[in-house]
Order: sequence, then structure tokens, then C-alpha cells
Amino acid sequence: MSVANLIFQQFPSAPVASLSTLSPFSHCSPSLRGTVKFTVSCSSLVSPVTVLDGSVEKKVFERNEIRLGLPSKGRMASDTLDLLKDCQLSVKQVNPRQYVAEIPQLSNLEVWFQRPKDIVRKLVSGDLDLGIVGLDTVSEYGQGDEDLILVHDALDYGDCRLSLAIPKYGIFENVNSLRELAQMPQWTPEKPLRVATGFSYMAPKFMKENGLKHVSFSTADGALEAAPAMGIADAIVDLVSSGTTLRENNLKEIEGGVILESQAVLVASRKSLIQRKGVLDTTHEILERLEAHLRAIGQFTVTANMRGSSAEEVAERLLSHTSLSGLQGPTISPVFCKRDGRVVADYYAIVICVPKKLLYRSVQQLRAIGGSGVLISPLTYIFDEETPRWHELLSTLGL
Ligand SMILES: Nc1ncnc2c1ncn2[C@@H]1O[C@H](COP(=O)(O)OP(=O)(O)OP(=O)(O)O)[C@@H](O)[C@H]1O
Ligand SMILES: O=P(O)(O)OC[C@H]1O[C@H](OP(=O)(O)OP(=O)(O)O)[C@H](O)[C@@H]1O
Repeated sequence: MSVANLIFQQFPSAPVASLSTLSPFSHCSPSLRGTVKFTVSCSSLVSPVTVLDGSVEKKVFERNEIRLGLPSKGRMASDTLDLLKDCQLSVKQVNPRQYVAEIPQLSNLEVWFQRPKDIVRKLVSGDLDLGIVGLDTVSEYGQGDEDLILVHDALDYGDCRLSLAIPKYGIFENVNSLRELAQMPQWTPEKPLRVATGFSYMAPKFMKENGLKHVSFSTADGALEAAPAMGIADAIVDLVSSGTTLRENNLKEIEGGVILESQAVLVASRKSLIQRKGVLDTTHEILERLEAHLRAIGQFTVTANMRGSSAEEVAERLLSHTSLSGLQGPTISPVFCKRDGRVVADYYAIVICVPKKLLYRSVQQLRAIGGSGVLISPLTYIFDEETPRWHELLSTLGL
């Protein structure tokens, strides 16, 4: 298919700018560069670039501080601060209108509050070293830039998916898959499938990769779900979480139409990790705390007493139930008491970790095999010897 079919048109209210003025899109992948006409521009404050002999070289401002970008407002903002707080990395902000803050536990680190898309742009430009945003934002504004590295790809909030949706009615009534949509005879060079989206990089890329010929795109700042009913578009590409907005606007997702599953991620600049002093160590500490906290979520410590002839015999009984096996296995210690003037240990204290969803069943099983005095407390952290993500990061960096 010719990519020239992917033409970005404008919504009546959208601002117009030519491709040459669009700094965020000027590093489009070669396959899209120069062939897709965008009409909406967003500018961002990033370090200036210097052009030397036709190549672009970034003028990096000298700085020693490590910079972490966090969402300044919107859906991700408070959940991000809550997560860091749960990891004992509370962000100290003097007042909510101040965009710089600190995390006292991490020396030499500055927190900068920015809009999610600007966090990604500033990671690419070298003005930030680390950031927490949605994967959708990294994919859209990072545009596959190899300098962006996902340090933690599943922070467990901000879950949503980027999806293609079409009307439930009219010519789309019996269309339920991307293949069926692509095969509709209606789409021609003169009358392409009109898609409304805020994802002006991801949506055309997806259409192209899935062989959808004759597609045009338009954009708007929000309420995209209105576009089909208004007659402005045939389909939309937008974020979906509960699906309520689609349903309320008589739209449906289709098989094969999910472009990306997204959640909050920790992303870093490869250059910063390798070149900037202290960034790798700070990233290690943040990663360890995140991993330890996220691993502990939904896990409980269960302690109980069990009668038994030996620790091994108690272990046999526990290990015969998978829900009582803990993370690595049960910890079993003798409980000493004095009987007839002699110190004996015919009780054992057992400690295991149990996921919340198995808690009640585990307690029942524990009682059934002789457990008594069962105590349950939530877990705050589970620190492993070393996190797999840290090893992955080092290998990605070639270290
Ligand atoms: N239902 C949802 N709709 C939109 N975003 C969601 C949803 N659920 C989770 N998210 C996450 O929240 C992010 C949107 O957050 P927010 O609204 O603050 O940003 P934004 O829309 O990119 O900001 P801006 O106002 O600068 O355009 C998305 O990038 C996505 O990762
Ligand atoms: O599947 P749902 O849970 O209904 O969520 C999806 C909706 O949420 C977002 O819009 P947002 O509320 O940010 O407003 P906007 O349309 O003005 O961007 C997104 O753009 C969808 O419209």
C-alpha cells in the first residue's frame, strides 16, 4: 500500500501547521517521514539543537542533577505520587504550583512535574533522565526512539488500551474484525476510511502494518467518540479503559483492533544511564523499591502454630498443598516450652506468604492439617536477591 494514502486532515476546530513546523513529529520513522501530512502541532520546551554539517547535534546543557519527570496533572498524577510514597520515596513539593520538587531519600535527584507527552519529549531531548508515564505516551511521542528504555514496564496503574473503534450501526453493523473492515468495498482513494485520533504516529503506523488501504486521519483534542455520530469520521483510534465512553456513543471495538495495551511505566534515557554520573545507581534504587513494593501488593504473611514430630514432618504436610507453599517454601521454627522440667519442641511456628485471592482457602487448608492461632498481616515489601529487570537493563545497555 502507498503510505501516501495516509493523509491527516483537520477537524474544523483544530489548529493547522505544516509538517516542517512540527518539531515533535520531525523525527518520524523513515517509513512515515515525508509521506504523512499532519495538521496539528504541539510545541515543547526542550534544549536547543545545533546543526553541524547537515547532522543534528544536541547541545546538552551542563548539569549534575539527575532529573525525574512525573505527570504534573491528569489521570496519572496522583497515582504516580501514591506509588512513590508506597515505595518510601515521597515527593516533597513546596506548593502544588511549583514544578520542581525532591525526593529526600534520593540525593542529587530533581523531580520535574510535566505533562506526560512533554516528559517523553524531554527524555528524548536529554532534558530529563527518567520519567513515569503511560506506555501509550512513550509509544506515541517516543516514536520508537532507541534512546528510550523501559526500565519497568508494569507499574500496575493507568491501565488502558489504544483501540480502533467503529459504529455499531449502519454499514458497520456486521463488521466485527479488522480484516472485515479492511475488506469493505466502500474504501477507495477518493473516499477513504476516515479515522479520528489523537495518536497521529501510532494510528497510521498500525493501519499501514495491517494493510488497511485508503485511510485518512483527522484529529481533535478530546471527545473523539463524537466524531462518527457527527459525520466527521467513520472510525476512531483512542484510549479505552472501562469501555463506557464507546458504549455510550454507540461504538464498538473489533477483533484485531487493539493497537497497544498500556499501563504506567518507568522509562529512562539510554544516554543518561550510560553517560550521566549517578543515573544508573539511582535507577537501580528506584527499580528495587518499585519491584519490592509491587511484588508485595496483594500478598499476606500468614503465621500459625502446628503440632508435629519434626520440622521436616510439618514441612511435608504444608508442601502437600500448593497454596501453603509460600514464595520459596515455608519457614518453620520450633516453639520451645518446658514440660515436666524438660525443654521440648512439639509445636512449630510456620510462616508463609499467601496471595490475597487464596487467603481464605489457605487458612482453611492450614486448619485442616492442624494449624492453630493463625495470624495474618499485609506485606509491605518483598526484596529478591536481585531483580530480573535490573539484569535486563544491564544487558540492554551492554553492561
Ligand atoms: N480511560 C483512559 N483514558 C485516557 N487515558 C487513560 C485512561 N486510562 C488510563 N489512562 C492513562 O492516562 C494517560 C492520560 O493521562 P492525562 O489525561 O493526564 O494525559 P494526557 O491526556 O496525555 O494529557 P494532556 O491533557 O496533556 O493531553 C494516558 O496516556 C494513559 O496512559
Ligand atoms: O473506556 P472509558 O473508561 O470510558 O475511558 C475512555 C475515555 O477516557 C478518555 O477520555 P477523557 O476522559 O480523558 O476525556 P477526553 O475525551 O476529553 O480526552 C479517552 O480519551 C476516552 O474518551
